[in-house]
Amino acid sequence: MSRQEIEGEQRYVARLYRRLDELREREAGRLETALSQAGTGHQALLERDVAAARHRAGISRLDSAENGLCFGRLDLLDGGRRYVGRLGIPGEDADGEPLLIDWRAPAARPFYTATGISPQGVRRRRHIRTSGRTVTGVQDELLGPDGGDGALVGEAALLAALSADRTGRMGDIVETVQAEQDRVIRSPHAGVLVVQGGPGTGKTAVALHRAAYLLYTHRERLARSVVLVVGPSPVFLRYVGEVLPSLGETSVLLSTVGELYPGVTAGGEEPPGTAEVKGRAVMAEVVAAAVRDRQHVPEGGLEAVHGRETVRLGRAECLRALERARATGLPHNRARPVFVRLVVDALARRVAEELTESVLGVLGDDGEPFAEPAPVPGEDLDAELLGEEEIEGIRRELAADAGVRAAVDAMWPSLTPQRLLADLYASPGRLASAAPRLAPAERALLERAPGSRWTPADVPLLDEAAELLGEDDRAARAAAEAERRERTALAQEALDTAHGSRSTDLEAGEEAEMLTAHDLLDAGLLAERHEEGDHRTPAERAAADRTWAFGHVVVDEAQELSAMDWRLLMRRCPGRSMTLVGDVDQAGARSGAASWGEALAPHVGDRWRLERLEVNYRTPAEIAEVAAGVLAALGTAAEPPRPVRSTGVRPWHLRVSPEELPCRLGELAAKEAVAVGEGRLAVIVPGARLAELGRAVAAAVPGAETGRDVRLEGTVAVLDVARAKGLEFDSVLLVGPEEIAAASPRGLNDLYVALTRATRRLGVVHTGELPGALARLVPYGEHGECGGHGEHGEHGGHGER
Ligand SMILES: Nc1ncnc2c1ncn2[C@@H]1O[C@H](COP(=O)(O)OP(=O)(O)OP(=O)(O)O)[C@@H](O)[C@H]1O
Repeated sequence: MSRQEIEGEQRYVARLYRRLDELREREAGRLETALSQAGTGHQALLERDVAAARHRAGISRLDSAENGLCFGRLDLLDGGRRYVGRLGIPGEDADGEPLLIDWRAPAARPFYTATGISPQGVRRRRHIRTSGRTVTGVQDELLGPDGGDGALVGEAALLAALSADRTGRMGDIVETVQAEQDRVIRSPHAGVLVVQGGPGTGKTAVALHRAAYLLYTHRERLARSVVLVVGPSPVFLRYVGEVLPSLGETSVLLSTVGELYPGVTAGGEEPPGTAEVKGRAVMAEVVAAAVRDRQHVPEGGLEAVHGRETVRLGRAECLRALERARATGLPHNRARPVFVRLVVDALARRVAEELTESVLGVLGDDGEPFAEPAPVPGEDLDAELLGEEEIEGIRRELAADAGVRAAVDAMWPSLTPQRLLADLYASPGRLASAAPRLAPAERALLERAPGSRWTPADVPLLDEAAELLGEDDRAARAAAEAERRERTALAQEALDTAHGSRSTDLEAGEEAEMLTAHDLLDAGLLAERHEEGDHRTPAERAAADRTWAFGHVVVDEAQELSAMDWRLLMRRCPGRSMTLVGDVDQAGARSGAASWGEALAPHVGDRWRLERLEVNYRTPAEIAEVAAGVLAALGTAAEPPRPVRSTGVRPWHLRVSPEELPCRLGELAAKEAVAVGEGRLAVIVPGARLAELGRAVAAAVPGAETGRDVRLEGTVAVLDVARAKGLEFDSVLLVGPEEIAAASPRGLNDLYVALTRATRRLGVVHTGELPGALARLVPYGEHGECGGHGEHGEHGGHGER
C-alpha cells in the first residue's frame, strides 16, 4: 500500500480524533455545569440527575472508542465513501454527512457482508489498522466483477487477529466480523434464537456482539430492562467481561446461573451425580410436593392451650380450611393468612358455641352436647347470647395467643425457600414423601446435613421454591406502588423538561449517535433510581432483584443447562427474547441438553429459530484434525467446523509412567511457557487430580495459577475441563485423556472441549493407553517445532477443505 494512501488515512483519522476530543470536552463541560446547578427540592434534583446521567454515559461511550476508533472504509460504486468505526461521529456541519458510522448502523452492514457476487453498492472495502491514534497500515479488497469473492471478509486482518497472542481476556471482533456471524448478530430481537456451532466458531464473540447490537438498536427499552448474559463459570465471565464495556455498553449483567439468586452465594461443591438429580425436570414436582407436605393437619386436628382452657378444632374442619386456602391458588406464604383466618374463625365459633352451651346448660348428663348436627364454621351458629362483636373479640384473642399461633404454624408454617430446601435435604422421610418418583439411591444423593453450603444446582431449586412460597408482602407492595406512581409523574416532568431543552447540534445526520436522556432513561427508571439513596445502575438493580424481567437474555454454553436451570432463566425473561449459543457436542454436565428441541420444548414448544456457525476461527487445521477424531468417536452426525488456518506444528502425545507424571509435567509446562512467550498456556487435567498436578506445575513454573478461583492473570493456568469451558489459550497441555474420557458418561465430550481450547499448540500427556480417538497425534519429538513461538504465517485457506 502506498505511503500516500496511509498518509491520507492518517489525516482523516486525526480529524476523527480531534472531533472525538471536542465531543468529549463538550460532554465534560456539560456534566460539570449540570452538577454545579444549584437547586433544592425533588424536581431540581431529578433534573440534575437526568442531565448528569446523560453526560456521564456520553463520556464513557466516547472513552470506550478511543482504541481502534476507525477501522474501515467503504468506497461505493456511486463515488460515495463511508468510514466505519466503533461509534457514530457526526460531522462538524450539523446538516452534513457523518464523519464516522457506528459498526451497528445499517449503513455499515456492507462492510461485513458485501462480496464480489453481492457487492451491495460497494466497490472497495478497506481495513485500516491503527496503533493508538496512528495509522499503521491499510488493506484493500476490490469487489465487483474483478475480484474480492473470498469466503472470508478482510482475510488478512482476520488472520492477523486470530494468530495474535492471547491475553487471558477476550477482545471484541468489530473489525473482522464475518458474514455468517453478522447475520446472527443482526437477527431480530424478538423470540428465541439458537446458535449452534462447533468449538471456536465464534459463538461467544457473536453472542456478545449481538448484545451490543440489540442495545444500540433498542436502546430505550433495553437500557432500562438490562440484557442478562449467562456463562458457565465465574472464570469464563471474567474472561469475556471486558468485551461489552469495550464496545461502550454497560446495561448488561454477566452472571452464572448459580449467581442468580440474590442473597445466596452458591459456593458449595457436590458430586456430579447429585447435581444431575437436582437438575432434572422432576425436581419441580419435588419442590411443589415439599411445599404441599408442609401444609399438614395432624391426626387429632388442632389442639391448643388458650389461657387456662384447651381449645380444639376437629381434623375435618382443619382440612376444610386447608383446602379452601389452597383453592385460592396463592403461593404458600400468601395463602397462609387465608388459612390462619379460616382456622381462627372456626375456632372462635367453636369457643363461642361452647361458651353458650355451658351458659345455657345444654350439656347432657355425660357432659357432651346433645347429638345435634355439628356446627359448620362460617354459618350463623353463634347462639343468640354472643353477638358478632364478642365473637370478633374472641377471634382477636385467639389470633394473638401464642399457643394457638404455634398450633397453626405447625399446620401451615411461614417458610423461606432456604428453610424449605434445607429441611427437605435433612430428612429422608420428607424426601421420600416429596420425591416418590426418584429411586431410593437418587434420593440418598440429595440428603445433606442442615447448614451445608448451597451449590449452583441448588439455585434453580431455591428459585422454584421462592415462586411457590411467595412472600406475604401485600401491604408493602400497595404502599410501594402508590409511591412509585408519584415518583414516575415527577420524573416524567423532569425528563420532558430536559428533552425539550436538549442541544440538537450533536444529532446531525442519520448516524448521529450521541445519547439523549430519553435514550438512557425513561420516567420509570429515573423514578426508581430516585428512591431515597438508591442510585444503582439498572444492571445493579437487576442483580439484586430475583423477580427482575430482563429485556433480553443471552446464554453462552447453553448446552450445559439443566431442565431446572432453563425454568429459572425462562422466569427471568417473560418476553422470551433470548439468544442461546452452544454446542450440544460439548455438553459435559450430565444434566445438560441432548438436543435443543428437547431443552426448549417445555418452554417455547417449537417456536425458536436456529442459526449455524460452521467456520472454526480458533484451532488451526492440525489440532482440528485431532478433535475431529474425537467428534467421530462421539458418534454424532455433526460435521466438525472448518478451520481457517494452519500453523505447521503438529499436536503431539507423550506417554509417561504414573510415578514420573508430576515431575515430567512440570518440565513440559515450563518448556511450553517459554514457547508461548507473551501468550497463554493452559494445563488441563482430570478434575480429581487438579490439586495434585496444580502443585506440580506451580513448583516448576512460578506464578502458575491453579485451584478453584483461577483469574487468568498469569501466563500459565492449571484447570479442569469444567473451568476451561469457553476459554482459549495459545497452547494447551492436556493430561490424562484416558481418565477424562472415562470420568463420566460425557467424558468424550469433555475430551473434545479440552482439545479445542488451543489457538496454536497442543500436547497430550498420558499414563495409560492413548485413546483410539487420539490416533492422529504424533509422538513427542516428531511434531515439528518449526518456528516455535510466532509461527503464525501459513494458513490453510478457507476453501481448501
Ligand atoms: N470474526 C472474527 N474475527 C476475529 N476473531 C474472531 C472472529 N470470530 C471468532 N473469533 C475469535 O475466535 C476465537 C473463538 O471464538 P469464540 O470463543 O467466540 O468461539 P466459541 O464458538 O464460543 O467456542 P467454544 O464453543 O469452543 O467456546 C476467539 O478468539 C474469537 O475472538
